[in-house]
Amino acid sequence: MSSLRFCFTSLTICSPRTLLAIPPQRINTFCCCAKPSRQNDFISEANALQSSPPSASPKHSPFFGMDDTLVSYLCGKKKATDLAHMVWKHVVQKGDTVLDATCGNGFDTLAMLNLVADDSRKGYVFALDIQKDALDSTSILLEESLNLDERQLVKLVNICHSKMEEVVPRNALVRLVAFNLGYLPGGKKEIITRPETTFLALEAAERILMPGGLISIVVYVGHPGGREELEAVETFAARMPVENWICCKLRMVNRPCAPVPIFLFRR
Ligand SMILES: C[S@@+](CC[C@H](N)C(=O)[O-])C[C@H]1O[C@@H](n2cnc3c(N)ncnc32)[C@H](O)[C@@H]1O
Repeated sequence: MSSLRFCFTSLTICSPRTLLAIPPQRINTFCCCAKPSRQNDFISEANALQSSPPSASPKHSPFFGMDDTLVSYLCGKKKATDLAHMVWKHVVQKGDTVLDATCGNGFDTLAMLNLVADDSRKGYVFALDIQKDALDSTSILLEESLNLDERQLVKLVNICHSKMEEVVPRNALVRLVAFNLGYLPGGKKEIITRPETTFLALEAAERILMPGGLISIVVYVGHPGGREELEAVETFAARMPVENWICCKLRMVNRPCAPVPIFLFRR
């Protein structure tokens, strides 16, 4: 990782107490701005001052084995959506139930289906979008890419993601809820995800997610309303109890318009 240090500018030095005023989920991003040696001191001191979050051996953490993935994203070799797909791969298992909260052109839905489908036919993908055009586009991609049996493992639903609980059976254990926010590429740019409904959808996702599951969000900040939506997602993530959730945001400090991947792991 040392070769990556050039990515981080030495911007902000603050005391551990100031760090404590920041929600724990934001400390990682924040500390990317500090010089590494001081950064470590601050993190240790801040950790000592606050009650320690439950620790797990690295092998049992959702980050185990993801070093290369993170490095290729930080070096610019992978996009935010590629990173999200790679993180899903570490969490999702064959036979799982997962939900694509913004299916758009279907690339995420297809990636999810490939993760959950096997001969057991237990895996299932719910894919939601408010635009009929998006569902049609997803449907075409799935028809081109999957066989008939695999296509039956995907349910496309024309509904707002804040209502996902109307779609998923009450007793279903959902391993992944994924959001790829913003507008439909190639579609109408005025139809975008909105902070209010995104927030409600995140609350619904929190309710349906199983322990060991993941809420994955890619937030776009380059269009009007994008930054407000990022704030809404951060507000949601920041209040997640540290005992039950590991929440992180990967923001490139010197690329302010780059999409922001945010991962909320339920312990
Ligand atoms: C960036 S695109 C998604 C890209 C998609 N995941 C893919 O792989 O192609 C965002 C999508 O969110 C949809 N959307 C906007 N508001 C929504 C809402 N409240 N509920 C569900 N989908 C919504 C848009 O119609 C658009 O298709």
